[in-house]
Amino acid sequence: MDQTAEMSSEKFNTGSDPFTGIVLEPIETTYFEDEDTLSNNIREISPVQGPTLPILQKIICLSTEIQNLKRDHTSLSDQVKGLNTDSVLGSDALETLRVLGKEYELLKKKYIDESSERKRLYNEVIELKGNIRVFCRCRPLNQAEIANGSSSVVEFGSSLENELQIVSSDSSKKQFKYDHVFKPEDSQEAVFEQTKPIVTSVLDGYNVCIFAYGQTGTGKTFTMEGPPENRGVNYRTLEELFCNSKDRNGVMRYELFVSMLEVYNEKIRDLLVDSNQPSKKLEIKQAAEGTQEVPGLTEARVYGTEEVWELLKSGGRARSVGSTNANELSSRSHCLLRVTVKGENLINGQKTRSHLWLVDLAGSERVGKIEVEGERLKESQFINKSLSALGDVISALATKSGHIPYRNSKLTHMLQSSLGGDCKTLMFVQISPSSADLGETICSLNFASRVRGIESGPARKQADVSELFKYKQMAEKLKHDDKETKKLQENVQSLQLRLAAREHICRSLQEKARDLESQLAEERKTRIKQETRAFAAAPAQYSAMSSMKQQSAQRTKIERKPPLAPSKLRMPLRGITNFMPPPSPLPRKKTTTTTTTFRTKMGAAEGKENTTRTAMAPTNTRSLLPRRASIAVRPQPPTSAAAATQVMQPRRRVSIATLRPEPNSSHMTTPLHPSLSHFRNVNAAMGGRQSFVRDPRKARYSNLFSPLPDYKTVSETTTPIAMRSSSKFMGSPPTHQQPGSWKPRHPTVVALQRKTLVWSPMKLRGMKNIRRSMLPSLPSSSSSEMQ
Ligand SMILES: Nc1ncnc2c1ncn2[C@@H]1O[C@H](COP(=O)(O)OP(=O)(O)OP(=O)(O)O)[C@@H](O)[C@H]1O
Repeated sequence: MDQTAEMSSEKFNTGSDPFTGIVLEPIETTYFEDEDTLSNNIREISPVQGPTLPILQKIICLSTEIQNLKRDHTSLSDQVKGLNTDSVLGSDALETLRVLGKEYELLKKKYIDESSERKRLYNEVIELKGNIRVFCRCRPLNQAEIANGSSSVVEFGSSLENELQIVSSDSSKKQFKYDHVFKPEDSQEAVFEQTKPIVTSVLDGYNVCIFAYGQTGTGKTFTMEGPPENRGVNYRTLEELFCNSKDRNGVMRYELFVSMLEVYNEKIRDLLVDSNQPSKKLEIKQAAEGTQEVPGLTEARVYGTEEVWELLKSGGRARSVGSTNANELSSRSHCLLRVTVKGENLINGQKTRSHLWLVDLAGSERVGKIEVEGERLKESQFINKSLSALGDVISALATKSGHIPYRNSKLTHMLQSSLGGDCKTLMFVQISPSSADLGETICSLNFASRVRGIESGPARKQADVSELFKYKQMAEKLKHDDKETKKLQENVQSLQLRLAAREHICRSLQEKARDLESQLAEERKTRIKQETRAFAAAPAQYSAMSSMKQQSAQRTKIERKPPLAPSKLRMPLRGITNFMPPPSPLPRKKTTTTTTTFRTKMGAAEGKENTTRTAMAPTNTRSLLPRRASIAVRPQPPTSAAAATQVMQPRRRVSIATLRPEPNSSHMTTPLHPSLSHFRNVNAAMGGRQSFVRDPRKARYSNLFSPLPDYKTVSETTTPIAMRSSSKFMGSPPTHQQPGSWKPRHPTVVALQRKTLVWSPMKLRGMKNIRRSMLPSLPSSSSSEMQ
């Protein structure tokens, strides 16, 4: 037995197995922690103790199983050991995982930084109260001053960062408080650290202006430009802008442009233009959006800090400097560096265009103090004038004056949109610690205090003006469209009203028409009855026909149509009807003279079957051509004496009625005007359809549209209208007149006659507005000739 194996024993209960009947003797069973040992021991003791118990057999089986499992485990463990992470994921996936992990860490850090920065800025904005901040920077005493034994008159509070005291010659102290006070030992980094939050606002779309003000030699250029080994705000600002714009790459896209100019003796000079080129005259113009622009000013796109540095250096070299007794290289102009930032939000598409002005002003020295003359004196006068204008603007802003005199100098005019109002302004007031400059220092500090007292409104983001313009245009178009829509709607409404009114009229007209139709129907009925009676009396009337023929022949000699009887005396012409009278009971008799059948006006629709002839007036074969005719038949004259007094006058517009002659009444015969007989002859001569009597107008038209053998002859003499001789031209010359002997009386006719007219249907149509009475009618003889 293995000595190392730990053993534990337990006594089994004695008794017989209920299933097998084997008597179980109390034995001591040993449990081994090591299954191998256990099974071996069991096998070893089994033969000694006789037949193996079932429980032991089970244990043996389980032990074997455990051994097998152990073997499997061992082999699997070996396999697992052989596997490494590379074989599962692949190197690319692992690399990606590593990169993502790093990015995650970076983003987490950025997020935390941004959150804290935003909180700080938020607090700062609240503090700012109008976005004008004033920093005071005091330079150290220079070698000359130390040599002169000048002492420092500036005391700084040990605990407070924003206060300083000026010790006057009488040991009195004057305290000044600004947003931050930089001591002589403060580095450029420290200065920029405080400046950075304002500078970066330009990336958020705010206009920013930072300017350095102070006496000559107090370190304005040092603060703004700085020496190459100790760069100032300008360079650091652009560096920061590039850095920030890169950080915001995924959200914003920025474009940076740099311009550099100086205002020297109230003239603007482009400092980035090549010195070999002639200098352009630059002027400040107000753009449509109200911003100040300098057309023609160089605007260089910059992509990196090195590029910026080169630009700044070249611009600085071009700057006007001169030597004064206060500064060896004194700036004799205001130097302005303008950074234009165009931003586009890649998420919402919002565009911004903002300016950052970094201004190094010329020294605010007193002319007497620096002892200048000549050109320097002139420069100083200009400098002082513009600085005084700046002071006025600041004062006006501080007192919230209605008028801010921005245009009093080029400097203030240029900075108009970046001074006060809705932009962020930072002023560095530069002072000298020297007791020799005490007066100037106090002046500068007072000016700075005034600037700090300005309470401007909240800063406002500057949207890209081109975008604004686009939106404005869209808004205007929308307004215009709205107006048009309103107009159209009004038009539609008025049209609807008119339509409704017309519909109403239409309905009432329809009702009237219905009434008239019913009246007409009534009248027709009555007339049919009358006509039936008239036809019944026809045989008696037939005998009168022969006498009527004679009368008709006599009437042809009548030159003038008898005037119409007074309307009261005239028999009313009955309504037009398509009623066909029944055929005459009398045998049809050939005749060549009767004129009682008229081709009616209504019968203009030739070829239709509604042709009619009066039963009383048989016509020649031509007149029997199928015609549509409307007949108006005079009723039987009343037999009463009163009725007999009525004078039956022939109708002028005979074309629309077939008149039935009254027996024994000369009035009832249709008077045939000589001109009508002329038409008949003409028509016959033309080979046209022959009819007895036609409506003169209709005859005229049929002449117009019939072939004219003597067309040219006609056109040379006069118009066809002039040939008419209808009843309307009762004043026409008589037939016996010689052609050409007739003289028109009307002046218009005279004029028309003088003019040689070319005959054409078109012309005729064009002349339709000319009153026919104004046109001469030719004598029938001439007409016949022409025909
Ligand atoms: N904070 C400072 N630390 C060290 N040196 C300084 C500091 N400020 C100014 N100087 C030094 O003072 C001198 C004058 O500075 P700077 O030319 O910048 O004055 P300025 O105000 O621009 O004068 P000007 O108005 O005549 O142009 C320079 O030599 C500059 O190096």
